[in-house]
Amino acid sequence: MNKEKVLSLQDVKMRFGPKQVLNGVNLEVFQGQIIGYIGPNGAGKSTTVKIMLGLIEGYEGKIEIFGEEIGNGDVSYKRKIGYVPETAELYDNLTACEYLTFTGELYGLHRKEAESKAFQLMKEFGLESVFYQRLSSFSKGMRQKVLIISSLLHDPELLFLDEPLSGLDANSVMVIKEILDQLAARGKTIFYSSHIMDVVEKISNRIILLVDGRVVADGSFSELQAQSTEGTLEGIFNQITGFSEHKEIAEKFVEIVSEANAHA
Ligand SMILES: Nc1ncnc2c1ncn2[C@@H]1O[C@H](COP(=O)(O)OP(=O)(O)OP(=O)(O)O)[C@@H](O)[C@H]1O
Repeated sequence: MNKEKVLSLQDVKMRFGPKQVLNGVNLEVFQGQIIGYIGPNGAGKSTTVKIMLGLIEGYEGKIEIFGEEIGNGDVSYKRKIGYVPETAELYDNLTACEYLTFTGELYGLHRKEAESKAFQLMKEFGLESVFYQRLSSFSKGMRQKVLIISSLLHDPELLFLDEPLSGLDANSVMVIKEILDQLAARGKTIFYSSHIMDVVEKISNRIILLVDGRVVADGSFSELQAQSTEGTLEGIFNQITGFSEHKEIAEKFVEIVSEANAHA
């Protein structure tokens, strides 16, 4: 079966002032793929995602989403996208009901439809009793669940998630992993960034490693394993990024911490 090309990036470059952050990113993503987008801090992952979401302008290269070039003025593609940012400003004064109904309406749902769907989804996460409570009273994990619900209310075709499991307990992680699997099985495409390598290893059917604004590895976990002498994704990540000084850095760090104490 020919799967539809959902995303295409050709030689995408981005510079912030003097700093070249993306150095020519090339990617093609197909319907139903679960992409784990990984890389060292500062590699350019969030920048790539924000460019695709239309949140950052001024890039070079060509980006197509659902076959249409973004930046052509037509933003209707955004209605088919869901996004869970790494850190979100939730409107603390709003209740979960108000927040979710508001975001649902932004994505084109009718008010009643958004409210009813939001309540049902909150219930599945065991949060129905706090549906009418202010978000300021929510724990980190509860907020994360609200964000996940808000990204899915309009049943998007393409979902971008930044650290989707941040703050979630082990049981909730199992539920979210299963939800992502089932969405992909229904033809939704998922593109997520995470630093939790064992989760990326398990959830993704394709892993893309970005280093210094370039894709340096791209394949399934077993394909990456075959190209490496390491058995885990953490090991492969360390090997490809050429990082082996964790002990030395830790030793120096702890020494400095202890020195400061000695002078106290
Ligand atoms: N608005 C901005 N202005 C200037 N520099 C920026 C801006 N946004 C990002 N950068 C720089 O671009 C580089 C890549 O940042 P980005 O957030 O894309 O990295 P990342 O791979 O998502 O990192 P992390 O894993 O730490 O979240 C960093 O050096 C960052 O300082």
